[in-house]
Amino acid sequence: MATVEARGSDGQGQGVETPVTYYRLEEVAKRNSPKDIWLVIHGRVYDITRFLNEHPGGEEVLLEQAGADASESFEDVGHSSDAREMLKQYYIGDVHPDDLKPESGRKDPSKDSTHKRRYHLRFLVPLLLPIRKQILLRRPC
Ligand code: HEM
Repeated sequence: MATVEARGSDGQGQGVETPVTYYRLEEVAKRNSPKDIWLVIHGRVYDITRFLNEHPGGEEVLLEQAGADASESFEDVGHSSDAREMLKQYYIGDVHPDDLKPESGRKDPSKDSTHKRRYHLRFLVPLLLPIRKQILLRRPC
């Protein structure tokens, strides 16, 4: 079910309260057919039903993402600023705060496995370098 709440600012520094509708991901997931298709991009919910057969990239890719979070695939394509501008006309609300996942840029680095791997390498590389030097020195010419 959707909840309507007032947001503190209109996003233009005017301080005007604008109502925002929050949707649970469970609700979004149900909108996954060509007759009723919603997507989540960066925490915002879009009803793209009327855009489906206008999408320059075709219907197929949108149907694959139907009812789900399409942020990653949207970014992977490298959509133009025109495409980002177009998003506004399909915006219907935000993902409910309880369902929000941290975006990749904001995630805790200590929980990131790549970060952990690099952290360990920082200690291993100085230890391994002298050993490699020894091996190279012992090699016959
Ligand atoms: C409502 C959301 C979306 C809008 C408004 C949108 C809009 C557009 C626009 C305007 C273009 C033309 C190229 C450009 O200006 O960037 C485009 C191309 C494309 N879009 Fe989307 N798009 C959306 C979602 C998606 C999603 C979720 C995918 C998933 C993979 C996708 C895949 C593509 C592909 C593959 C192309 C063709 C790129 C090419 O030919 O180089 N789009 N889209």
